[in-house]
Amino acid sequence: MDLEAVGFSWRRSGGFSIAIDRFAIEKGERVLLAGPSGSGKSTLLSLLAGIITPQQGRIAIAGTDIARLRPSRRDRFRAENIGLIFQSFNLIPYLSCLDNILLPLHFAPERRARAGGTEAAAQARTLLSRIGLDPDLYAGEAAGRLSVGQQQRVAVLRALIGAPGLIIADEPTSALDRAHQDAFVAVLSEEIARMGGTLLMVSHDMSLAPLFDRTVALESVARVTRARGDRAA
Ligand SMILES: Nc1ncnc2c1ncn2[C@@H]1O[C@H](COP(=O)(O)OP(=O)(O)OP(=O)(O)O)[C@@H](O)[C@H]1O
Repeated sequence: MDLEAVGFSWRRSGGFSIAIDRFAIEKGERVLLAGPSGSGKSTLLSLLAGIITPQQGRIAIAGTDIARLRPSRRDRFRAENIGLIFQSFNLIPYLSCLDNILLPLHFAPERRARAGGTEAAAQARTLLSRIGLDPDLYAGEAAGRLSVGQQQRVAVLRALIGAPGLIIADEPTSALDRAHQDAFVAVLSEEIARMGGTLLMVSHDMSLAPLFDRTVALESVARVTRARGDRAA
């Protein structure tokens, strides 16, 4: 993953802009991204995921400049190559855990093939048991009936299914207590290492740093400006 000369401004929000000369993460690295609230961490993650596109610059994921892809190709690229974990999980509450985990595969035939094609459900069940959710109990359970910690683990599996090369996680541990946070990151790291993926995770909690290969402060890679009002965080 490699950003070069990237410039992005939110058009309708007081002129918040972010500029990044260079920010690269090696394949297989696990990186913790830190920075004060409102400093632009989620904006950076959205750029990397191709959810928003920069006005300037290059965002290369696995050698593809996603900033130059047409929207439909970018959506497809994201589905095939990037696993996303959001703070609010975005699970579909009335679907079973299994169906939630398998959801990204509907839009990504290559990822589906990597997940075992028609055997993808078996892979999802194996993943469930590996993260401590007995598939016989939980595969068919509606996601909305799980505890917060369980939902978070299902959200991780949804990001990991079919081994996307890059996992992007935006404060996934914020709803967990200390012991569960460490366990969560340990499971996430272990599964990502197993599939040879790269992890970029945002957290406010610097005590998680030892669980990562390196910590990057947003302000060390990005210049942030606001047109008016409060100063850059
Ligand atoms: N969807 C959006 N539309 C318009 N402006 C936005 C949007 N999301 C973020 N911004 C702007 O970008 C700035 C940076 O927000 P961002 O969410 O990237 O920071 P953050 O570091 O992730 O904050 P936090 O740690 O509180 O989640 C905000 O102050 C806001 O002005």
